[in-house]
Amino acid sequence: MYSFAKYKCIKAISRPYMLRNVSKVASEIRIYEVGPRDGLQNESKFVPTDIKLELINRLAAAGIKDIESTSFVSPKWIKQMSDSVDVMKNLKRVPGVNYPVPVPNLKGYYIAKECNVEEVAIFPAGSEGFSQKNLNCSVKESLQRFKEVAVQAVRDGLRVRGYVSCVVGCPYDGPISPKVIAKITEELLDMGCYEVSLGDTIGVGTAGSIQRLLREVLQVASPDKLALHFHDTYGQGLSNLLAGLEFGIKTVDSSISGLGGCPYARGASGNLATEDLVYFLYGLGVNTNIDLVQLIETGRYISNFLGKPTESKVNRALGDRFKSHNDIVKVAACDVN
Ligand SMILES: CC(C)(COP(=O)([O-])OP(=O)([O-])OC[C@H]1O[C@@H](n2cnc3c(N)ncnc32)[C@H](O)[C@@H]1OP(=O)([O-])[O-])[C@@H](O)C(=O)NCCC(=O)NCCSC(=O)C[C@@](C)(O)CC(=O)[O-]
Repeated sequence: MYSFAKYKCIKAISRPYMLRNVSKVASEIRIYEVGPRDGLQNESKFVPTDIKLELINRLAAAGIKDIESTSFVSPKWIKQMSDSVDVMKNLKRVPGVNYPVPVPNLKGYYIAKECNVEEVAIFPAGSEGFSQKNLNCSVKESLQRFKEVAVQAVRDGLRVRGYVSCVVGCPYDGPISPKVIAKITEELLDMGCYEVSLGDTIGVGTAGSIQRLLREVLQVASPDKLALHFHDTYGQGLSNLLAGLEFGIKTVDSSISGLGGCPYARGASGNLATEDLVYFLYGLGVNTNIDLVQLIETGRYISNFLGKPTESKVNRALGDRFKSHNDIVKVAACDVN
């Protein structure tokens, strides 16, 4: 478990966090949906391929343009993703929708390429402990492996996205220095990643630690090269997000119904829920072109299948009260009119 004992002291934050300035939030935010991959990978009950395909189709129908659909990892490590070939081969691809997939090595890359993927993601960790558990190698070895993937993918004309996991804290090593994350981010961009998603894998970040992280990472990457990937374990997802958006970052990862978690990060809860994110953005006056009613129905579809309540507060709160997307947007936007 994440050890607070590793903090020698809690330093006073010299610059208090200001939530009032939302003027730097971009007018358009790209939502990168990770539900079918990050959301499902931790589910113990195997989700049949046709349910996964239906979920992806519903997300696309709701207006999501980037849907991380599966991953080409070792089935010995993550059984839930063992049908990745079937998922990608049977996907009804909607024009204008991107269906990226994470790959841990060249083996996964070549299988994914056979399935005509257009974008792959590589995912080193910010900590040694998590790298060993998640990838069975050191951070340095993983970067070498991922570089081989990135170089080959760029050569083949595919887009490559980078992730860094455990950007604030690691379940095995404790707090992580922002300088370490900046260094890995820089390496991923140098390898050819078009953007790097900063993953607070166990959700220990706060607006303050995210600010400190971004001040460091923005020394090596411009805001348009970064994405934010928050798990909501401590209920800090949306405040962390606002902290990040104020730096001008325009891409946010989220998961339908708040599904998610990593098998190698025990205790980590789901990702920031896509329904909560879309509602939040409408409240800021950011139009996402995503239909919240369809999104809410999609969240219920997958939660019902999994037999558990949705983790999205917006989904729970709005429930059946609103039949029209515009009605929901009016509720979300009441504070800006
Ligand atoms: C990296 C490895 C492969 C090393 O695993 P390993 O056991 O060291 O690898 P290996 O090369 O020794 O191979 C072992 C066996 O797996 C096979 N294998 C090997 N690779 C593949 C592949 N790609 N596809 C299919 N099969 C594969 C390989 O062929 C072999 O099969 P055998 O010869 O024994 O029959 C493994 O540790 C792995 O797959 N790890 C991925 C774990 C994972 O998916 N974690 C979750 C994603 S990361 C995450 O969720 C965080 C993120 C990104 O969301 C950000 C955040 O939340 O903050």
